[in-house]
Amino acid sequence: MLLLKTLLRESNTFNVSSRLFARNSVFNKSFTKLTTSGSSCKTPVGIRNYSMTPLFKEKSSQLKREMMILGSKWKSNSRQFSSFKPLLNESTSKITEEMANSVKTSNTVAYWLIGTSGLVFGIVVLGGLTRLTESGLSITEWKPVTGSLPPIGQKEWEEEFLKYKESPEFQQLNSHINLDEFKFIFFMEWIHRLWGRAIGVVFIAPAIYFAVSKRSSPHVNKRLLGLTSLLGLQGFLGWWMVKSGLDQEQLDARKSKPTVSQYRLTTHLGAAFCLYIGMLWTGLDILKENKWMKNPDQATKLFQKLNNPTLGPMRKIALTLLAFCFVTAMSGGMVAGLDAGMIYNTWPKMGVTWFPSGRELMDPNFARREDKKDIWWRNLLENPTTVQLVHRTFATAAFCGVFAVHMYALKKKLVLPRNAQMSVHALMGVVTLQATLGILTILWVVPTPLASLHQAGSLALVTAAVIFANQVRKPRGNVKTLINSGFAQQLLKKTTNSGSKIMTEASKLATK
Ligand code: HEM
Repeated sequence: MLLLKTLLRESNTFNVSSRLFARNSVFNKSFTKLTTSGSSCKTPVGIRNYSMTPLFKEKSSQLKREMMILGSKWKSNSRQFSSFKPLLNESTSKITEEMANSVKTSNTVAYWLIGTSGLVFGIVVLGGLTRLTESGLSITEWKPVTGSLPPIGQKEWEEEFLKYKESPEFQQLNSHINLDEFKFIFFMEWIHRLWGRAIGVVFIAPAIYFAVSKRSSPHVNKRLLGLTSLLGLQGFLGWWMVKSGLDQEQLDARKSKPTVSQYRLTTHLGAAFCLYIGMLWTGLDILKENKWMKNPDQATKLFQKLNNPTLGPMRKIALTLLAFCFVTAMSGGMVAGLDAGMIYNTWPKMGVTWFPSGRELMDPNFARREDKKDIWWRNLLENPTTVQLVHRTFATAAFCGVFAVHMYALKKKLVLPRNAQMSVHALMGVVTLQATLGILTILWVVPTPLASLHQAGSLALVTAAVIFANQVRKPRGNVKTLINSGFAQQLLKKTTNSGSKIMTEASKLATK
């Protein structure tokens, strides 16, 4: 409607046409008035009696008069209307096309983005496996290009092993391993790095192609640029993390055995989650918007549903849930980074009590400042006992949060779009599975397959939360306008058709 009005204003015809619309609604109003007062008489006899009343006679002759005036005015207006209609048609389709070009992105881009997010899912799980098999510190250099090839031949392998022998990990933890065992941990890390490079190629080359060939809209291009930067940063973060486990000075400062810093591990994990969420969200957005544009009728109905004020809080809740799942996953990263799953292998209690003692949770030994002012945050982020309790707390809150939202969604079933209902059920299922996996990981003292499944579960949970938040979101302003413009042409037709109908009705009534 908005678009149509703009178009009409543009072709200097707004006055004529808006009057046409206004008259149409005057006609509709008076007709409804007459019929609704008549419809209060439910039986045929009642209707006949009603039609005999002076009120009906007065109303119907008033309507006839209105219709005659309307009919004659319509006649002259419709002549003017038909003269500008081709112009209007032309500018409608031109503007619609221009707008479509600036908004629409090909479905191929969406499939590619979702596919690449699958590769990110895979690399996160592989990264977890690399950490769990303690393979992450086996490659002691960062060679983004030349490192793509593994050592070839005995000599090169020996050289590589020699470099590893100089690392703190070999000297303090792995001095017993032989070349074959080294080859295993090397390949774990090498595949992880190669997968990262592959994601870079699979993402960046098509992104450039889609942007240049205008298969992606400027809006999507901005996101692709953001994701490309995040991908580059991710590679750097990977090396920055590994460095913290290779550098003896840093290990001394942390008073740690040769492992990577939990802060850096969580930053690397967090960036991977952001990349995954960004790719998935953008892909889902494109598919959703294209579906709407293909079927504007259905889209308009959905927009009406999404405009329901009851869904306002649901939108905020969905985003909060997503943020909460993310934070819970990051607290899990801290547990993994500190190997904090190796202690307190009981659930729901931690040991024989519900909570460890205050002294253990806020151990002054973790404070590094003289005045011990950093005792709080150091314990929250560096004390394995406290870090595990934090993860348990976040996980419990995330589970309860999803449960509450699930209940709320069931209550608001009638206003919630069907797809969103399905995704909130999925969210409930995944969070239950994820909490169960977490509990089993604790109880069975972090066996590699279970810990890896638990990590994959956290991505599955984030996926369900992204889908849910994406489905309750309102459409972007210009997408909405574009979809409405799909009606512009139909509206033009309808205007002419309803004009002729009014004329016929008016002349029929006038001759009666
Ligand atoms: C319900 C939401 C939960 C989410 C989203 C979540 C997420 C995560 C993530 C992302 C990791 C890091 C995995 C890695 O980098 O290898 C992790 C680790 C861990 N989580 Fe959870 N978790 C949840 C619930 C739980 C629960 C209920 C428990 C047990 C009480 C638990 C226990 C653990 C343990 C022990 C680890 C360390 C495993 C390792 O060392 O690899 N988690 N969690």
